[in-house]
Amino acid sequence: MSTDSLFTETIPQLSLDEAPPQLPELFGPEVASELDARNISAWFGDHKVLDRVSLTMHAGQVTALIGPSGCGKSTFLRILNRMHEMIPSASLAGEVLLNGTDIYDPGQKITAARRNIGMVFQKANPFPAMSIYENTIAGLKLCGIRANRAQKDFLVEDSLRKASLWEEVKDRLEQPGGGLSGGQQQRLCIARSLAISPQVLLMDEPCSALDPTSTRRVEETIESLRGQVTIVIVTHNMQQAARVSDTCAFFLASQNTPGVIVEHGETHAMFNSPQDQRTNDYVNGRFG
Ligand SMILES: Nc1ncnc2c1ncn2[C@@H]1O[C@H](COP(=O)(O)OP(=O)(O)OP(=O)(O)O)[C@@H](O)[C@H]1O
Repeated sequence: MSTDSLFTETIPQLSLDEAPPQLPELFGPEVASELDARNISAWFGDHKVLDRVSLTMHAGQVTALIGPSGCGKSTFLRILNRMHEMIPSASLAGEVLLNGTDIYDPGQKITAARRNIGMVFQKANPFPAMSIYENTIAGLKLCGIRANRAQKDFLVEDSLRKASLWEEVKDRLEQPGGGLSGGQQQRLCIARSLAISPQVLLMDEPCSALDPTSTRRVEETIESLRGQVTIVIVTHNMQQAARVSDTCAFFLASQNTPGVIVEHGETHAMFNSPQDQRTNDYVNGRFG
């Protein structure tokens, strides 16, 4: 069975002669969803890198994952949309509930998890030779969603606006995505993720390769998505975590032990009155 046909079973097809759309026509009403990770353990071969990590990421909120290098933040993030299992030596235990349904349930398709839970990476990865327009809607084809030109036009503008990129590119949509600056490319990747209307957006250090101005634009985009999409962001930048997130989870892997969440909670409290001394030390830059 092709990837396309896997998607077409669950996503309504639109005929090409329908009127220009509102987004609900293409995807159903936009709803942010709760993501609930329960007792997640992860391994690469025999190496256990996460030990029974549980975390609820509330609908429409921004959750920041913080902690020193190597404590398993990116692994945890990849488990949230079934990318971990792409790595040959990787395995995991536990559940990830998207609005109450385990994305790892045998009846659930991996392609549905990827569509509902989008991901933006550390390094922007647009298709370099593909136009800005085609880059933005590249996910439609992968998801088996057919749309006419008017529908695509609507989606391109809507997604680029949400990613705070529309004003900068509206007059050059046919130019290659690879010709944009690094910060613009990252916002193009955010637009591409948003174009298939995910319920959750995972962001793995999305600003680590960006200058301060581009970083601010991405943070503004995150701010504007609050309430519409559930966002989970890995960041090493404590100021960024404090600025953009509602809740925070502090991961730590003590020497030769798998990563755990030491403390999690409302961001303001995590930064101003942490319960654990290790959290206090980390958020104040005393290690990591
Ligand atoms: N593909 C892989 N194969 C084997 N081991 C891996 C792989 N990816 C990560 N690991 C190991 O898993 C552990 C957790 O790595 P992970 O990248 O999740 O941590 P992290 O907290 O995101 O680190 P960083 O902040 O540096 O990105 C580390 O010990 C790492 O070496």
